[in-house]
Amino acid sequence: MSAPALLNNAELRVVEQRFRDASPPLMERAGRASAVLAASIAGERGGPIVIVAGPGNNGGDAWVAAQHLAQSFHRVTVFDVMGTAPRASEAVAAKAAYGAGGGTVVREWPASVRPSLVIDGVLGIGSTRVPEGAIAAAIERINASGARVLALDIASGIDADTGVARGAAVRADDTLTFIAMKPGLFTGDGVEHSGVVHLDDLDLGAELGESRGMLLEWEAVRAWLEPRRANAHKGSHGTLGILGGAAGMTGAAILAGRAALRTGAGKVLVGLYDERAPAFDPEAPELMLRKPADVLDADALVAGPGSGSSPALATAIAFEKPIVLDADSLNDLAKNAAHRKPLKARKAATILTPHPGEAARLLNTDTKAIQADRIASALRMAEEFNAHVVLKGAGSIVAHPDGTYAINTTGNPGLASGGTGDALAGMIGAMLCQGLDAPRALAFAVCLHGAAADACVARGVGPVGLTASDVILEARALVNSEP
Ligand SMILES: NC(=O)C1=CN([C@@H]2O[C@H](COP(=O)(O)OP(=O)(O)OC[C@H]3O[C@@H](n4cnc5c(N)ncnc54)[C@H](OP(=O)(O)O)[C@@H]3O)[C@@H](O)[C@H]2O)[C@@H](O)CC1
Ligand SMILES: Nc1ncnc2c1ncn2[C@@H]1O[C@H](COP(=O)(O)OP(=O)(O)O)[C@@H](O)[C@H]1O
Ligand SMILES: [K+]
Repeated sequence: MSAPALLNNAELRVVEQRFRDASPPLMERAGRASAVLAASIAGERGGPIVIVAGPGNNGGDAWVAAQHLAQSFHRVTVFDVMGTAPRASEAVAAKAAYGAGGGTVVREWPASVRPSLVIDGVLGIGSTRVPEGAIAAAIERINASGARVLALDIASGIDADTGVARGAAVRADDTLTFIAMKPGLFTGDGVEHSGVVHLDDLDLGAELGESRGMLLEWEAVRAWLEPRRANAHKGSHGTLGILGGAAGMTGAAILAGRAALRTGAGKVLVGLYDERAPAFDPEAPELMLRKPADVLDADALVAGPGSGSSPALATAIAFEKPIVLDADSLNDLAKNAAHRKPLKARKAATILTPHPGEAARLLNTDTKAIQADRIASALRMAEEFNAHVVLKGAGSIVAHPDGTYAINTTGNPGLASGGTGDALAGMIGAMLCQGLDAPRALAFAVCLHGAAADACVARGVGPVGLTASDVILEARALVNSEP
């Protein structure tokens, strides 16, 4: 199973140009695919369909869908938001055919219709400004309809490149996206607004070529971790060192350690900065709790969980094998410019795991600016620190110094609780120990961590009250499960 490619607006425009004379035209294909999916959704429930058509080519798709749905005897009402003529000739033809067949067109929200399905064809990937006037009002009406909503290409009002809702934005139950997946469907506000995403590649899939972005889906990623060999021994799966756990924060380092053990690290040494730290972890006595100087005989190092103002960062930078910098080590890196040069010069891989607040400190900006373009922010950190980076939060972005990136599709708001980030850091360390290279170890762990949270929620453990410890145990079950 290969990972779906992500194309941004500029890349899609190139495709659109390449196939502008395609037969049948792309809009005809998109509108027909929309009608097929809409019919299958509406068919489950019966009842009328309201199609909301905007002024651009997204509206064009909606007109083509309306024509096909009406021809197949669905009860259709088109709400023509701006009342202007469609730009594309195939949309003009579809609108005419729909009208000639007696199709209903209204210029106000059809309040008397109780739709079983509303199709959102107001704005697509061409929308570049805050929705206003009749467009904004139409978006609000769609959201207030109470009906199931199918968005065409992307929920209107969501930026296809960044996932940001600029103002009013449709909340879709389903989105049928065309040609390729778009980043904005899967990160930021897009996560909340897209619903279930369906892809119709308009039969171009094989012709799209390489892209800089891809989606992380557990079913594809899980195969990266080789099954255990019958002759494996504890040395086969590496030793992870962890630096953290200053006074009052020992739990953070211990959670990272438990996560690493339970997702497959051979041995885990936890170096705690708290002088009065416990001698062992009664829940995971396999963890070797030591002084920080005594955990460096390891294959990989995680630094930062609860490390406070300790020298964890400097120790990690000097470590000659792969490192994961999390939490306090990231804050230390942001504060002390002297660390940047040696970090960038490291020969072994560096992984950074900032949440948006930490990212803002690393890039000397604010959280709002980070969230306004999560992909660009993650790529900038990857470049500036010569590191593999995960920018955490809904739709985590994994970015690499070579300019490629991925968006994670797993995880849920249950993860928004203290300690889940520590668990993630430990899982990344465990994957490094088990022989995945840094980009794969990072992407695998991010996807696993979210998939474990999803599996917890699927059995009623969370989202409310989901803990990092629940996620860790579920992650163990997942790495051992069959596809
Ligand atoms: N790529 C492809 O190959 C294919 C693309 N296809 C489809 O085309 C879609 C892209 O179409 P698109 O480029 O015409 O732009 P679209 O998203 O309809 O919206 C822009 C329009 O809205 C207007 N508008 C914007 N904001 C506004 C506001 N706040 N308030 C008021 N008006 C506002 C804006 O006006 P402007 O800002 O220019 O004044 C412009 O007129 C794409 O998502 C897919 O569905 C498919 O057919 C398959 C092949
Ligand atoms: N709404 C959400 N949807 C998906 N994942 C989330 C969401 N909120 C938080 N997460 C994930 O939870 C983890 C939180 O990490 P972090 O903020 O470092 O927490 P902590 O410092 O408490 O351990 C990250 O992996 C993040 O991606
Ligand atoms: K739309």
